[in-house]
Amino acid sequence: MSVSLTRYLVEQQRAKGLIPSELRLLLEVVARACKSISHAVNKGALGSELGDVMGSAGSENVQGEVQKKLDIIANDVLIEANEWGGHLAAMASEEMDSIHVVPNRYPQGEYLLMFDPLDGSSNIEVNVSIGTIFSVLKKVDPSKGVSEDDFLQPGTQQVAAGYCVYGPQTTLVLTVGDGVAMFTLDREQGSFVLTQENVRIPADTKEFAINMSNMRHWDEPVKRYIDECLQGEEGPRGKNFNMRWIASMVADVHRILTRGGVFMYPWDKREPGKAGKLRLMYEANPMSWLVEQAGGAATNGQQRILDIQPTQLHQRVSVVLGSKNEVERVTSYHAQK
Ligand SMILES: O=P(O)(O)OC[C@H]1O[C@](O)(COP(=O)(O)O)[C@@H](O)[C@@H]1O
Ligand SMILES: [Mg+2]
Ligand SMILES: [Mg+2]
Repeated sequence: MSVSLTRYLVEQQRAKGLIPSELRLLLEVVARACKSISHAVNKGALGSELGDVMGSAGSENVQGEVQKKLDIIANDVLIEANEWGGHLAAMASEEMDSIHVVPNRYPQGEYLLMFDPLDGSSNIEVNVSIGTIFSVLKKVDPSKGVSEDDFLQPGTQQVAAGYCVYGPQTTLVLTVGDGVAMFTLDREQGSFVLTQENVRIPADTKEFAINMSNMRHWDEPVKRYIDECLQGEEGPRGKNFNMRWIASMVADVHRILTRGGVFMYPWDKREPGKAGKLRLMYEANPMSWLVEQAGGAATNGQQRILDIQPTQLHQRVSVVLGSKNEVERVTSYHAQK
């Protein structure tokens, strides 16, 4: 008998006392929002009740990136769905400069939701997998009003993390601290159905993912690691490696959760003042917790990403994650630098 997302979460709540009902209800609201976004993505240029999702919105976000229409549509869907749900104090998003406090006309909850509403924006128009990434924290002091400082907690404080990938299938991947589970959207039933539990990432792999076109800008430890992979069985690694790069973090990480591999978006000299391209709070932290919960590892080259103390809502970080032994090797090369 198929197990729906709701049933899975209820069992986590009842059988294991892992998640309070408030958090379960919040995750169900996020899943419903992802279902609407998936529907719009699936319709593509045909347009949907969410409007025309293709092309640029012509505006810029706090990162200085030109926003796509779908970045904004997905952001609005998540805000609207979660605002009145009654489980949140506030939200933060890649597409919003500052936090969005839930208006007083709605019941206030004690959870904080952060999201990358549409990940892999450069792939929207070319029909390649994209997704939504989310992370949930709790307010530091429930008795006080909410502020941006409440969000600046290390990734170890997450109470839930996940992503939804909009590809040939729409798949929701989730952890509440008891391993990683995957749910596939059954479009006929209109609900997410459990398709895999206790996801495990193999410790070793022969597959790396990095944007090779940035090689000349990389730091020595990254160059050394990739060089050795490219030398294959004739080189110090004694085995051949394959390369993949989808340029949608959700899709690259989904592949790694499915069959292993190492994903890297390291610091590089193009913008030396930036720690990396990807964002700590709503890309790296949720993905790192999922990877660790599946037996993998995630560092910024120097330290465990989940231990990083955030100082800004939109801060960036260098990312090395996936199969444990490869992540440890890359990290050790940084230590030897
Ligand atoms: O275009 P590049 O340099 O390969 O970067 C691709 C990376 O940028 C991202 O698209 C950034 O995320 P957004 O699309 O949410 O801005 C990641 O999904 C992906 O891993
Ligand atoms: Mg992203
Ligand atoms: Mg995005």
